[in-house]
Formats: sequence, structure tokens, C-alpha cells
Amino acid sequence: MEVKAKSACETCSHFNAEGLKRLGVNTTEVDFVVALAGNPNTGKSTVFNALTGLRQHTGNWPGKTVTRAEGAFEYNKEKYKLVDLPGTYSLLSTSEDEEVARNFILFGKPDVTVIVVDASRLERNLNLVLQILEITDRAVLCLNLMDEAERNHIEIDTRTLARYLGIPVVPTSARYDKGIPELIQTISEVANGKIICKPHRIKNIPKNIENAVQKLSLEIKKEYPEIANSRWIAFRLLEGDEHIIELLRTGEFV
Ligand SMILES: Nc1nc2c(ncn2[C@@H]2O[C@H](COP(=O)(O)OP(=O)(O)OP(=O)(O)O)[C@@H](O)[C@H]2O)c(=O)[nH]1
Ligand SMILES: [Mg+2]
Repeated sequence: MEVKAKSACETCSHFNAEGLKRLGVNTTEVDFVVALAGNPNTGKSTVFNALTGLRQHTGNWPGKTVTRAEGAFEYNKEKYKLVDLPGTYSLLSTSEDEEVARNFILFGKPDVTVIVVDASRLERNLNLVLQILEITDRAVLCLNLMDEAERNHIEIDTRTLARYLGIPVVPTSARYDKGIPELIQTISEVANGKIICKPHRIKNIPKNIENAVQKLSLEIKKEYPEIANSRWIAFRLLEGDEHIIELLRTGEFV
């Protein structure tokens, strides 16, 4: 079987290598904030290092990211802050490091969320991808570890995946710096609105639940105008998610 690692966005203009500067920890006065989210061990910190020039720990252990790390890069004279998040399986998770990731994705208002997935274990990574797409309009799927997928004879139709998810898909092998230019180019196009995402969302919600969610969502917006994802929060409140209830009570997300 052959792996088709086509460039994610065949229509995008070419990467401008001269336009890239890795800025390390200089994260002041940025134009855009980009979050790196994904399941544990999918190569988020490896991507972070490739883009910022920093040396965030990578690896199974003790490289595991437990708090968020920040770095920056410049591309075509625009400055991007990149936030490397701890790995998480679900936005409904409760461990401390997973909460760091969840809170940033939910309340940090990133301009672009890059969801880094393991191409050799795509199916089990999709749960988090779909959850993130419920709460953000601007995302990029970084289909990392393509070399591993290739080794395991896994073929991924990136075009169909992008169409289904409604966001651009960029195949990468971050450990070998492959696909990083395409990733940077795609991030910049999403940040600048040249690529408009239409993320996959759950449809056909029963009418009574939809009505309740809408009502609750309005109340949340009134009380917390700074929350961008009142609909998602409304769902969690209806489910009785204690962490979210506590967050709203303490206002600690601000
Ligand atoms: N084969 C291969 N290995 C990779 C690739 N990208 C990252 N890795 C390796 O995967 C391991 C985990 O990488 P990290 O960058 O630490 O992963 P992470 O997503 O930041 O992990 P957490 O912070 O624990 O969630 C490291 O040993 C990397 O060298 C890739 O494209 N191909
Ligand atoms: Mg990490």
C-alpha cells in the first residue's frame, strides 16, 4: 500500500523561506496567538521547537509537557505567539495538566488552534479533534508522524479528511522537519482569513435540548460576555460537568 502524503493545501501559494524568523521566547506584541493542542505524545512540542527554535522537552518521559510553554516566530512580517499545551484526550478531562490545555483552548482565545494528531493512530485521535472543532472556527489539522504511518502502510486521503472536518489538513513528520513549511503557510492563511474553515459540527440535536441550550447560552453570554464558547459551556452545564460549574462560580477562566 502506498501513502499519499500530498501537500495539504494544493491551492496555497508557496512558502516564503526568507519570510520566516524563529523568535524564541520573544512573545511580546504579537499579531496572532496560535495554540498547539492534541493527544499526548503526538509531537506538539516537536512542532513547537521547529517553529520557535526553542528546545522544549520532547519524548515520552520525562519530556511530557505539564504546563503550557510559549514561544514565537515571525512569518511574512507578522508575529505569532505559539502556545505548546500539555497533551489531552478529551476536553471533558479532569487531570491538572489536561485542564491547563482545556482552559487555554476554551478561554485563551487563540486565533488559530493547530490540532496535532498521530497519523498512525488517527482514529483514536479524532475524538479530541471533533471536540475542539465544536468550539473553534479557526483550526488546522497537523497530521504528524506521517513517517510512522508510512512504515505501517497506512494510507490517508488528506483531501477527503479536510473536506469532512472542514479545516485544512497538513501532513508532517516533525521529527524530520518535513511538512513544517506547509504548516507555517497554512497557519498564516487561516490567521489572515485567506482560508475560511467550516468546522464539522454535530447536527440534528433534539429540539428540546436545542431550546434549552440556546436559552442557557444566552444567559451565559449575558453574565460572562468574555466567554466565546457559551454554547459549549451550556452543554456542559446541562450535563452537570462539575469542573465547568466550578469555573463559572469562581470566574477563574478570566
Ligand atoms: N517518528 C516520528 N516521531 C516523532 C515525530 N514527531 C515527534 N516525534 C517523537 O514523538 C515523541 C513525542 O514528541 P513530543 O513532541 O514530546 O510530543 P508531545 O505531543 O509534545 O507530547 P506531550 O507533551 O506529552 O503531550 C518524541 O520522541 C518525538 O521525537 C514524527 O513526525 N515522526
Ligand atoms: Mg509536549
